[in-house]
Amino acid sequence: MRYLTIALTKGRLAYQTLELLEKVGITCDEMKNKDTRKLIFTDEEHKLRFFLAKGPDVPTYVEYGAADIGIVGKDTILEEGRRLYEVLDLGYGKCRMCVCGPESARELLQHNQQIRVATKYPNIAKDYFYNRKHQTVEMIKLNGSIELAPIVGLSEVIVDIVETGSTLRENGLTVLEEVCPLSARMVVNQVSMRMENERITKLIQDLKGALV
Ligand SMILES: Nc1ncnc2c1ncn2[C@@H]1O[C@H](COP(=O)(O)OP(=O)(O)OP(=O)(O)O)[C@@H](O)[C@H]1O
Ligand SMILES: O=P(O)(O)OC[C@H]1O[C@H](OP(=O)(O)OP(=O)(O)O)[C@H](O)[C@@H]1O
Repeated sequence: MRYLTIALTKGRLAYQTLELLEKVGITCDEMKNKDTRKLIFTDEEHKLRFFLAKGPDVPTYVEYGAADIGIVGKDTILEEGRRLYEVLDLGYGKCRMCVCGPESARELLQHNQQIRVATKYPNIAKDYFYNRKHQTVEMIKLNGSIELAPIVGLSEVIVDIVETGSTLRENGLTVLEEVCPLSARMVVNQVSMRMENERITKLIQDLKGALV
């Protein structure tokens, strides 16, 4: 039996992903050791390999088949647009993709004016403004602290993740429109889904069972 390889997202989703895997009897204690520089871990019993990667890289590993399975946020799946199967909503990492800005920007959105949109998610933002709202905007790509953009005058609004809303509140910004709800998802390589159907289907069923 060959190893199935699972790519996990580093950061916020990692802890809950490892907890969920533990519930279905897959443990990877070695991965929890913060001091380790080891990148890939093996579960001999279940013939699994795991590694942690930056979110946007997870769909890449899965599309190319370097990982059979990935656990990644829906935002990243939408933004990366890779060819893969999204098979399960894991229900954690819940947040929302939103258009945010100062209350004064609401009018600009309603009157379909040409505005600047700062975001770490240009593909999601383009799809929202061009295809759903039919509004022409100027897209400005940023890599973090997106909420700064409307405060310092780089853009009128932002498209970003809102979880608790604290970052917006503490910076005098608000949600103006909701783009879509988000959560962690399980994704599968298209060839692996056929070649390893039985094992992958069993893992999906086990995880589903652990979610309820
Ligand atoms: N408050 C939040 N901010 C960002 N992502 C969140 C939040 N809550 C849940 N998520 C989900 O967690 C996933 C992974 O989060 P991660 O910690 O990698 O955040 P990131 O800010 O995108 O990464 P980085 O810090 O490397 O730029 C996101 O893709 C998203 O689906
Ligand atoms: O609604 P909240 O609970 O405040 O969470 C939302 C904030 O968290 C994320 O930023 P992150 O902490 O990943 O930092 P970054 O801006 O540097 O990406 C996101 O980009 C928002 O800024």
